[in-house]
Amino acid sequence: MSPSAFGVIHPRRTPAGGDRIRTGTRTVQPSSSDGAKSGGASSGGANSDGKGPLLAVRGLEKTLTGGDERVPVLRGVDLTLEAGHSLALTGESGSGKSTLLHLVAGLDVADAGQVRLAGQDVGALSDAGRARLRREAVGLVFQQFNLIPSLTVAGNLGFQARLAGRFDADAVAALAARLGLEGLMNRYPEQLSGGQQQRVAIGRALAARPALVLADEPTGNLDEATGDAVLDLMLELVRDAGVALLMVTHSPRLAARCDARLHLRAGRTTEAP
Ligand SMILES: Nc1ncnc2c1ncn2[C@@H]1O[C@H](COP(=O)(O)OP(=O)(O)OP(=O)(O)O)[C@@H](O)[C@H]1O
Repeated sequence: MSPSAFGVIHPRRTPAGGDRIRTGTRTVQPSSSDGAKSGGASSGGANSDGKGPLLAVRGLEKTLTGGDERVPVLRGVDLTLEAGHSLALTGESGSGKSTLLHLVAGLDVADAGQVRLAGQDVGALSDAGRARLRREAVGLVFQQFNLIPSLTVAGNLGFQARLAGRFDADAVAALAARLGLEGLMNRYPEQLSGGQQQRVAIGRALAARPALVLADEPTGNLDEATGDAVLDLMLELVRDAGVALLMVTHSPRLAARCDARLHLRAGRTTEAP
């Protein structure tokens, strides 16, 4: 996964501006094609229009093509995630976990079915609309950290929040303290350990106060002890902030730390084994 996931560095994905409306404790920008409605709450499972879950995926299908090959990856995926809850997604390598995360984040669009996030039909949005929703409502954490090498820890921590128009220096400082990064604010990513880099990535996602964090194997590049410590921190911060989490992991042990678990098999979600 490249930094393009943030919808800001990739040349094909330029975030668009737009007026903001308040939705509970968060701010979501309406889209021209599928506007978010004001009101609603961030707790109790309501999405931004106060009806239904924060995230609802229904009958999602996606076939990927590489050369002449067509790979039907998702064949009818359903899942629901309430605001403030955590859901682990497990599955064999190649089962389509990352593909599903990409569709939820609006980095790609499905062939059939629907992703409804924060009151918006992600697949019905324009590229700019999806970038805007991602910027406003979604925090992304990946296995490869994906920090911006030319920015210090402080710069990386505030990056997403600035894009979302929610930068708050005090909040970033408080997050940095909780993540144990206070003494590292002027360092660059290459001067950090893997565990430190992932703590910065988590802080960057949360500083923007998203409604949903999507984490793809967030501890996959860390040794077990470091990974456990980083996951503890992420779960603690996500819960404290009332943010929903959808986390892809190979590990049933790590999946057990989430409120609920689903398993991807043969292109469909099933109960975790
Ligand atoms: N661009 C592409 N073209 C064709 N097939 C692809 C493409 N990208 C991924 N695939 C295939 O789609 C399937 C799902 O890939 P995906 O990365 O979503 O799986 P995953 O469950 O996240 O795997 P892993 O756990 O190994 O990261 C795999 O069989 C993969 O080979």
